[in-house]
Amino acid sequence: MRIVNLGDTNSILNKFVAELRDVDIQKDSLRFRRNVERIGEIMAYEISKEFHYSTKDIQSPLGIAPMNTPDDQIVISTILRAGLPFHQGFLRYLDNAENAFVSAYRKYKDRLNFDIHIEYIASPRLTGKTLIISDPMLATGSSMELAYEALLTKGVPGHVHVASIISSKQALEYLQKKMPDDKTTIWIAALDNDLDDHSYIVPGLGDAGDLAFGEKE
Ligand SMILES: O=P(O)(O)OC[C@H]1O[C@H](OP(=O)(O)OP(=O)(O)O)[C@H](O)[C@@H]1O
Ligand SMILES: O=c1cc[nH]c(=O)[nH]1
Ligand SMILES: [Mg+2]
Repeated sequence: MRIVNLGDTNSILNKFVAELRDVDIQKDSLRFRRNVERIGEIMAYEISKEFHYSTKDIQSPLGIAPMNTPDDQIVISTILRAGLPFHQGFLRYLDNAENAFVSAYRKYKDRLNFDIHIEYIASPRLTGKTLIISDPMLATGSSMELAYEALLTKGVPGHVHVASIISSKQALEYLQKKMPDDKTTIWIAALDNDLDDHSYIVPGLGDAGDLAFGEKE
């Protein structure tokens, strides 16, 4: 399985991730959502380099230009709710993509222990298509694993791109065991070493869903 950490290369992406993490700047929820979107836009561009291209003759007003454009049938999927602005960023660049949505939430048994529950899925048929599963945070990796399994009920994609902003080392190790080696690429913008007692990424950024949309009951 290929893992690409776009944060390893110095670019403006790192400033957007730094602003998501910054305890003062992240309080501005409009800026938080917009930074998540912008990272989705950058990742869409980077992932597009892996698509399959063929040359088409494009008629301009003055002549014919041979242009290499992608042929993949792309499906962008995301995990509610923190994934919504990330998804929007991908959709801004991948104009004709189909879309899928999965819900996943942590149901706490007590203060520290929880199960992940999937209750909602809306997806087109995925057989043979290029599937992007976007979620800004990979902490334990369980939400991604279960969302991926739920999406597989809609067909087996040709290739899966898992796109995340901050991943823990634990999540990457976990997903490498759970997803097909030869048909999965994981794209991240930052890799963090630790999880705390509540399985939050450290240093991470806190709760991405709450920062984007407000606290829930
Ligand atoms: O890798 P995991 O341990 O499964 O944790 C990561 C999940 O946590 C966040 O969602 P959250 O459960 O906070 O839901 P929300 O988006 O509604 O806030 C995030 O968007 C992932 O879906
Ligand atoms: O660090 C984490 C873990 C789960 N969900 C988040 O939003 N952040
Ligand atoms: Mg959350």
